[in-house]
Amino acid sequence: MTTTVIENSTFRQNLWNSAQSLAFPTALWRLPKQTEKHFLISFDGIPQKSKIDFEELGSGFAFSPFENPDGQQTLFLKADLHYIFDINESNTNEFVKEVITPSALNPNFVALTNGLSKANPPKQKKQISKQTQPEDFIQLVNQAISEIKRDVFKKVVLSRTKQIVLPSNFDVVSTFDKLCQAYPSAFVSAVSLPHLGVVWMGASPETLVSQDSKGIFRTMALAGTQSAYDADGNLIKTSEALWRQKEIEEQSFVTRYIINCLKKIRVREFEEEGPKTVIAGNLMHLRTDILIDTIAINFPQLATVMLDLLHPTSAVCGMPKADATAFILANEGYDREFYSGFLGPVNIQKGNGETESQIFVNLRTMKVEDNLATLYAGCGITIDSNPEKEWQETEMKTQTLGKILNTEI
Ligand SMILES: C=C(O[C@H]1C=CC=C(C(=O)O)[C@@H]1O)C(=O)O
Repeated sequence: MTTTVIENSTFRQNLWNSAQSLAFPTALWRLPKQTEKHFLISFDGIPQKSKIDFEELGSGFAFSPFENPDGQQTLFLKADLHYIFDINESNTNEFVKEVITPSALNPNFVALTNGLSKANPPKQKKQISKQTQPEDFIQLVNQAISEIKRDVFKKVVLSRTKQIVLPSNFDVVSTFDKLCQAYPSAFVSAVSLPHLGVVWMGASPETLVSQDSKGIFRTMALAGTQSAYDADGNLIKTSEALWRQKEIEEQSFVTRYIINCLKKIRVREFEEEGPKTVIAGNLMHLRTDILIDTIAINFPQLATVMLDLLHPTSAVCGMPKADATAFILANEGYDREFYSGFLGPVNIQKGNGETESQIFVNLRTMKVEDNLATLYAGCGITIDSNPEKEWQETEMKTQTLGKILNTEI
């Protein structure tokens, strides 16, 4: 791994711009509670679709849509270039570690480095097209509650969109940096898919699966939402958070779903911690952590198997899964695309030399197309849901990214 101190902190920005103008798929991410910013470029103009097998795949970045029943729809951005940007101890200069650098003769790399000083490609104008209206969402929630009363399913996660025209000075890399600063505990990402003309950005609070270099597998059940601030705008202490029966039940569905997945593969030895209150940006959730030592149980492929079984969990879909999915697809009225899918680094080396895979649920996310951002937010509907409150909850969720965009929404 070569490390170079960069005098000029615009290098990362120039690299992004150059990859954009050459239409190379690119992923930029920062793991929770870390300072390293990872930068990956793939020279395949259209990322291959591939089932995620952590044992088989090389280094790359997984990006899955919500609808991915057999796992074959996951885009895999192969790491042709992987740099890690970090700050030194005095927090002044960014430095770069070149984890994967293409050969200096590689024509794609030559084009990329030649384009380093190029300006951002000009933005086209896009008009607000379709976003969910409150009355439509409230009607949808009422319809779901009727289905729950008829015993069709017990929980369904319904979602909506909100669109914002971005200011003319909007730029992905500086927005990514702002998200990293505002949400140190989130998985912050920006994924550019030039073949679709979109960049997806987000600050996710939810791990779907991870497996570290010591063989420790982790997943979590995250659900139940309330503002992290009281009526006077003061941050509520997590130890003083009060939860209603509705949220407690809503979150327990997710824990139960994960444990059922483990039962299917006869894994009984797991550590379960929680539920506890956690802060995620402007919100609080209930979270149960599940941890398994894959070496002790001799199950090295656990993360691969569980990714297949878990997605989509009851935190983004519902219970039972098949009935909740059918309701979402028939009634939500728009295509979730990559919202509530999953994303994250696969077999990626960190600055300390260890290789890890960490996959997150694509929440608190937005799709950027030209000057238009589409924000996505969902909420768990149970028999005790109040439709107006659920709408308010989605409003709070869109604020996680909305307030960073520095725009009135
Ligand atoms: C579906 C979302 O959040 C999930 C994760 C945490 C809390 C949730 C809830 O309270 O409904 C959702 O299950 C979203 O942010 O769009």
